[in-house]
Amino acid sequence: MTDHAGPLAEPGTAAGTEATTGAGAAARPGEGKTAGAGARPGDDGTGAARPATGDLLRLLRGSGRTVGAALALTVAGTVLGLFQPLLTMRLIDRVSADQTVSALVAALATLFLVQAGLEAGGQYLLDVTGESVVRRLRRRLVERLLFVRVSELDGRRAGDLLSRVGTDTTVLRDMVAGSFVQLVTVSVTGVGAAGLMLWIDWVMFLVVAGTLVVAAVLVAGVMAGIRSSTEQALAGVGAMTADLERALGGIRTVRAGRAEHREAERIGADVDTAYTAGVRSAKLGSVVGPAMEIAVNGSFLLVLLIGAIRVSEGSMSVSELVAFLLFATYLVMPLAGLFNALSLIQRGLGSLQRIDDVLRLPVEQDEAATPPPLPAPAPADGPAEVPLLELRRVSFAYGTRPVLRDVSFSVPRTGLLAMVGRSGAGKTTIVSLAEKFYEPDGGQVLFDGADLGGVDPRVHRARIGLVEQHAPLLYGTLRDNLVYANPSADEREIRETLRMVNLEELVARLPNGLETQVGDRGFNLSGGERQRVAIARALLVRPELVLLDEPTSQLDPINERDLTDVLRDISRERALLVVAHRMSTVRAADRIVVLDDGRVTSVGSHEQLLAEDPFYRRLTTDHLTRPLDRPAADRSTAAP
Ligand SMILES: Nc1ncnc2c1ncn2[C@@H]1O[C@H](COP(=O)(O)OP(=O)(O)OP(=O)(O)O)[C@@H](O)[C@H]1O
Repeated sequence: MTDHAGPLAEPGTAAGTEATTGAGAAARPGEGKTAGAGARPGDDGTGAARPATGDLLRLLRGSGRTVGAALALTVAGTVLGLFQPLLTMRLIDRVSADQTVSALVAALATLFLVQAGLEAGGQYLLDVTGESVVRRLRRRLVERLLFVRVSELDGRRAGDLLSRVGTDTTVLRDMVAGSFVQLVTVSVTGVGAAGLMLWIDWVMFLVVAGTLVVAAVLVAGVMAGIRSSTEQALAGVGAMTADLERALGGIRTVRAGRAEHREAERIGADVDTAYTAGVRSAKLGSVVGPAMEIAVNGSFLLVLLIGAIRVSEGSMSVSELVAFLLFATYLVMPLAGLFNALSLIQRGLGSLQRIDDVLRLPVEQDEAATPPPLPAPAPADGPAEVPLLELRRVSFAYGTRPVLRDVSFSVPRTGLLAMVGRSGAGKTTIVSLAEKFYEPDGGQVLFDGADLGGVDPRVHRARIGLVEQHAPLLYGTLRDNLVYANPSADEREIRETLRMVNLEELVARLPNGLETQVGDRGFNLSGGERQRVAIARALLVRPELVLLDEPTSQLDPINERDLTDVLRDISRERALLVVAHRMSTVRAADRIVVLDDGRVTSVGSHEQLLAEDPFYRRLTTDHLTRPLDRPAADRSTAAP
């Protein structure tokens, strides 16, 4: 067995958790990235050992008793099977000697029935074990994926990860359920039959063994090929799932672009990859058929030939020859099962590799750690001279591409600070650094005077409310969505927040009020409503700082005015850092940070910047959206 800490490595072991709390919990993007869907599995760049057969046994951890019982039943059934030729030999002798055989026939029939019952019981228990293995792995994968560092997910395709949780775990289930019983049966039958054949006639046994060795060498030669074909087939399925997921996610754009055929063609190519690999595996597998025939037919013919000579010479009885032939069948026939088991194991190793890749992805912190409690509401009560958030000479790159350079500014404990800049200037990246999704390459991000480098990200995030640009709705009802980050929020808090973000009217309009299902499976909210739900969700955490990434799309004038009022209200009590795309937000801001190509070019009030900064003037004219009720001609004049 290798020292590979496989998929069942518990959280907290080397492979289970790479970073615990605090420092290093967020990561540099690109760090420790593993192969994507299209890459050769195993080339994950982590230097991790490929899973070995021993690692498959670890899958059974936690199911020891069931596996033990299954093995006991299977071994008992197989051993009973070995008595059948001996009883048959007796039967023939008795028939030849004109003796009664009814008791022997009854014993044989009972043996058959008991053997079948034992083997069925063993198989059932192994099926149950297979299901438990899948369950355990899926739960671990789901947990792992939800804790993986944001930077690690950046370069991966969601569909491929889904495929690993869905398809690859199923392959392992089939392996557990299908291969272990075969291996046990073949081993027990093989050893038992070989021993009894040796006892009956060792020369003839050597003949049978010789043909088996020839077949085994052929089979062993194709096994490695079958494993790599399986890995390619599974990678194809992963790519297919990823592409299909993306296409279905953007189905309106696909339809509008009349790209159905092109998408079908491209996704079909992934299907073809899986097909080609499957066919390759089938080709290799087909070598095994003739090898089996050589082994079965060849050994039979040889045994018959040599046996006939021995019987005619009188050195062997007919009953001994029949028993020997039956044992030879028991030894040779299960070879097909053995091949099947070995190919299932090879497939299992391929899947284990892909699952292991995911379980090795670095997580932010120990999955087992309970989330820290929300801090008591304490907005804006720190020493006023210490800013709530401060960036000191921060630089940052995605991979090798620099995005922020020497960025410094601070966010006071109350008030609205807007960040403006052209698309791609690095505004959202600053929000990600403030949330500790990434660590800066240089400089420091400080929150409440403390460097974020040494702070548990979950403790830190409990003090912040985040409103993402696309303001996603999550699973469940409107209430579930509102209290998502603070499930203990009480009714009064919820009502107050709804009033603050002007959502009371929406709640009154919904068929079941707060209990209405929203999102994918329910009531679809408009962009403006979704954003206000997201703001309410962020506020219910009672955050000291609200980070808000404004949508770039235009809001209608009423929504826009509402939102500006909401932002003003929020900023009276706490710090609000907004990535601003709207003219009305920058006008409402107390201070504005201007970013250009990853650098802060100026900081000041709207009026100040309009007067002093030509870049800001251009920005307000060309890049910020204005209320729809303003005439287009207005945009040409710089000063609003
Ligand atoms: N996860 C990522 N991996 C690699 N590059 C990224 C990633 N996220 C953003 N970038 C790149 O970094 C640069 C800054 O992106 P960022 O999203 O911070 O800009 P922005 O100012 O918020 O833009 P916008 O106003 O269009 O939202 C962009 O060029 C973007 O392409």
